Amino acid sequence: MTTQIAGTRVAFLGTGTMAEAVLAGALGSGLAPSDVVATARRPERGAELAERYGVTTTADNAEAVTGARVVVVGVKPKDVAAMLDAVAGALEPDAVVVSVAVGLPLSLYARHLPAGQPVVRTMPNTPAQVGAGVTAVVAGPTTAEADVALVEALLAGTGETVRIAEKEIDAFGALAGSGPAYVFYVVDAMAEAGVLMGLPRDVARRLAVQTVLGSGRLLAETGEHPAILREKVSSPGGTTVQALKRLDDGGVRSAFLNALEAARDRSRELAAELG
Ligand SMILES: NC(=O)C1=CN([C@@H]2O[C@H](COP(=O)(O)OP(=O)(O)OC[C@H]3O[C@@H](n4cnc5c(N)ncnc54)[C@H](OP(=O)(O)O)[C@@H]3O)[C@@H](O)[C@H]2O)C=CC1
Ligand SMILES: O=C(O)[C@@H]1CCC=N1
Repeated sequence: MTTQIAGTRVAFLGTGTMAEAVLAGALGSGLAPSDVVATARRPERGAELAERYGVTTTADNAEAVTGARVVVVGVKPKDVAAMLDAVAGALEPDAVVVSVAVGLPLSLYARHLPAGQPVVRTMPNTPAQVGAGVTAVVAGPTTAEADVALVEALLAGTGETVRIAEKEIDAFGALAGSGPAYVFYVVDAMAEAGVLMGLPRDVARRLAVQTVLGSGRLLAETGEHPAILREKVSSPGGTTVQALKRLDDGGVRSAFLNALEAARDRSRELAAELG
């Protein structure tokens, strides 16, 4: 039987960019706003979330977890340990704690939570907000399969989920967690090039966005290797190979490899600093 999220009480602790994206995706797949408590430390942020999603908001994290079956910890990595300490005594024994934090290992959660508290470590990305995310899911060592399935049900409306081993999550975060930022960077650069060539700014941006959207769909829907699709755009002696040569001259491919390794290494550093 497929696990459903409807009817499950969910608390989001620290509802910033990522937690809001997960919240929005989950509401899209049947989570009822009346079953959600989202915390914010600034009253204006709480009011914004209540207005936008119809969820209950509070600044009191311990109050928020009372009665919650799933607890998503959405604060920055440096603030996670203090957040866990603040709510540990108020958690229901069966509450599944969901990590979205980059770097932090499951062992940190085990140290700051009551013995046996179920934990699922995830690595989402911001396209979750529009149901087009991809999230890594790592089960805690003592977390029951039914609890992992419940977290996957929470994430179902945010896009795809992929179960991985914890040792793979730094690379997953470098590619998919941070990935949207690389794509936005490329879109911004392509739009800027359009402006350089005299296109109106809004037109240039629309062209860049639609080109990335269409290319992503073409990749996903055909299942073709990106190199094959690239070749299909690049006519011999044509225009595209000229542009691609300039990207190669600029070391763009190598820069991508270095960039993702740097993100992975920073994730490992955070684990060493905070874990
Ligand atoms: N952004 C992304 O693309 C991704 C982020 N992540 C992970 O998600 C987590 C959050 O990152 P992100 O969403 O970018 O960060 P944000 O700063 O946007 O979100 C953190 C939120 O927590 C709030 N907060 C901090 N302390 C408390 C507290 N004591 N009580 C209630 N609320 C509190 C902050 O409030 P205030 O607004 O007042 O600062 C803020 O709204 C990180 O661990 C990050 O590693 C993972 C994958 C992708
Ligand atoms: O930059 C960060 O630290 C977070 C983690 C993955 C995406 N954003």
